[in-house]
Amino acid sequence: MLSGRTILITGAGRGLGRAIATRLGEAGATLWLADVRADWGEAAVAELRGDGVAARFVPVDLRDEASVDAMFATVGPLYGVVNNAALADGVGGKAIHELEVADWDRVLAVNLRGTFLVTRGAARALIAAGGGRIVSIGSDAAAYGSPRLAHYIASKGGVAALTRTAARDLGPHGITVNTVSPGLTESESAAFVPEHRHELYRLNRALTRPQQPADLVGAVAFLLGPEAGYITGQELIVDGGFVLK
Ligand SMILES: NC(=O)C1=CN([C@@H]2O[C@H](COP(=O)(O)OP(=O)(O)OC[C@H]3O[C@@H](n4cnc5c(N)ncnc54)[C@H](O)[C@@H]3O)[C@@H](O)[C@H]2O)C=CC1
Ligand SMILES: Cc1ncc2c(c1O)C(=O)OC2
Repeated sequence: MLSGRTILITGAGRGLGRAIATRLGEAGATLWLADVRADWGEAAVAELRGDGVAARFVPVDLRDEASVDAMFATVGPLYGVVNNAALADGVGGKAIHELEVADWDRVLAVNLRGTFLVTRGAARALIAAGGGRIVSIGSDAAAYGSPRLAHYIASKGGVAALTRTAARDLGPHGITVNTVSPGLTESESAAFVPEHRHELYRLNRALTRPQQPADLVGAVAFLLGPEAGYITGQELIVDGGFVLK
């Protein structure tokens, strides 16, 4: 379904990005796994290559404009980019009246500014290629308005809004831009989420089993695939029916 397509995934060293890489590799895509953690990224690439996937690692720090631009220079022509990297662990715990500007800046620098930098680089690469796809990973927490996560939620609401304006800017160039927003998932970063938030999801999902990384990947593959070429500017929530809208 994606053979001959080169797709870059940020934050692909572990968690949801790693699961997305597995799914896109199964679909035959050629992959670039980008991460600030070279150890995680290289290990993921080694596993994928062991399964016969054409995968390579490229280092990037989304907080650094020059690093993002260098990443795009390294990888060359692309068909798709998945904006997955974000600070998702250790971000909770403070209500807005307790939040420090340093907390806000640390999270926004990666999750929103970094997503802008990667989306801008992706746009330049995909315009040069004559078209392509961008998928950004949001969070259902933005629509729900989860407490004690103001900076994280503002960043993810910003990602969904950035998707809408980028879709309009890039539509004339044959590029679609969409957001896929997972719910609380049993990935490595979930260990940092307080038990009461897991309980909230357990009790309020339409589907009653906990979300796994593999539950997200089909939606991402679909939006990158041949049947989604007329879908753009949208947010698709994949959370087992916790947020319904
Ligand atoms: N796990 C969950 O329950 C949920 C996750 N999400 C979103 O899904 C995405 C993936 O989340 P997880 O896999 O849980 O996160 P994670 O923390 O397990 O993985 C994130 C990856 O991004 C990388 N990264 C962090 N800062 C970076 C930087 N400055 N430059 C480059 N790479 C950087 C990390 O090294 C890591 O490999 C994020 O956008 C997150 O906000 C959304 C809803 C729920
Ligand atoms: C820390 C934290 N708590 C709850 C949630 C998330 C999160 O990152 C998320 O992305 O969706 C729900």
